[in-house]
Amino acid sequence: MITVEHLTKRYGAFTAVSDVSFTCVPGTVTGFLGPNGAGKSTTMRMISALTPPTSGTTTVNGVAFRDLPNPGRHIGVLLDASAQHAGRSGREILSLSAQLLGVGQKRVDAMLELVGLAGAPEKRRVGNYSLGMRQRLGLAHALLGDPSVLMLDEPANGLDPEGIFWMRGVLRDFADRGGTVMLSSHLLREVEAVADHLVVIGNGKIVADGSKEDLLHAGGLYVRGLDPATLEKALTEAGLSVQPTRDGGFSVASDAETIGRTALAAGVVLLELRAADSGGLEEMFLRLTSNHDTFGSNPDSSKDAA
Ligand SMILES: Nc1ncnc2c1ncn2[C@@H]1O[C@H](COP(=O)(O)OP(=O)(O)OP(=O)(O)O)[C@@H](O)[C@H]1O
Repeated sequence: MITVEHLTKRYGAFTAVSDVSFTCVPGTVTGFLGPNGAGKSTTMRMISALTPPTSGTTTVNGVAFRDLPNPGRHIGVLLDASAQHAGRSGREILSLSAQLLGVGQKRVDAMLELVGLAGAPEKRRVGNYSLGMRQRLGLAHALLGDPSVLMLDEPANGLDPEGIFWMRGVLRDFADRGGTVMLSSHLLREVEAVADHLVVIGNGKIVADGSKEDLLHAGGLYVRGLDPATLEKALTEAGLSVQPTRDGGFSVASDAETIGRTALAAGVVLLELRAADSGGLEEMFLRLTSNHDTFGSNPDSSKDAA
């Protein structure tokens, strides 16, 4: 479990993270979404005690990170896959950490196997690894202490489509066995397939927080009829909120029965009536974040003010 309460980080006059609160609960994958510069990494650095907050608190399984005895046994963290010593081999890096964590070499073997680096790749220097291989090593490193919580910053960076699919499987499996997963991304599609809970951040502020289902539902239903103009008129006259989509259909904030009956009464043949698909979530994501400038241009500040 990760709990974040009223977390704020200021650099001089610039507010990178502003009064952020959310929780990531066991058995779920939380996607932490936001455009570049939204404050995702800063939040994760505060959760893992790498950056001190200006105000607010964070806990992992109810305990502040810095008070955790042997934190790697509770939370596996992957913030920067390239932060490992470039001159050491993948196996050496995991073996050294295993000693610190107090786990045996068998765990190192198992993690190398899990992430597909067992054999020749484990003996190569990390400086010669591709970014995708570093992400795999970073995941092995995060899992090494057999933690109950995983926190990963943009773990899909550098992975090929097969690697992304594989990573999703590992994270889903971890959560299905009762673990807590928090992963960040600036791409909705990347987390949509694996997350059950979404927290969206824009310009340091939380702009949406809910189950993926609820946020999808917030996109309403999608309806398309043979006579779009008559359909739109009927739905609007029924007092429903109707948003035209690019393909001649409409997003409607209502239930299927109401929309179906309204169309029937207007004599419009329906061609489609279904939950708005992820396009609705994508539009919501773009809409939610579009008003929030990226790269640190707070209206009241400049990031250079640190
Ligand atoms: N040490 C620092 N001093 C000043 N500003 C900083 C510092 N660290 C981060 N920032 C600023 O805080 C804002 C949030 O940065 P952060 O790295 O948390 O964003 P992010 O959501 O992780 O973005 P990305 O997807 O690009 O990694 C940015 O505007 C960044 O420039």
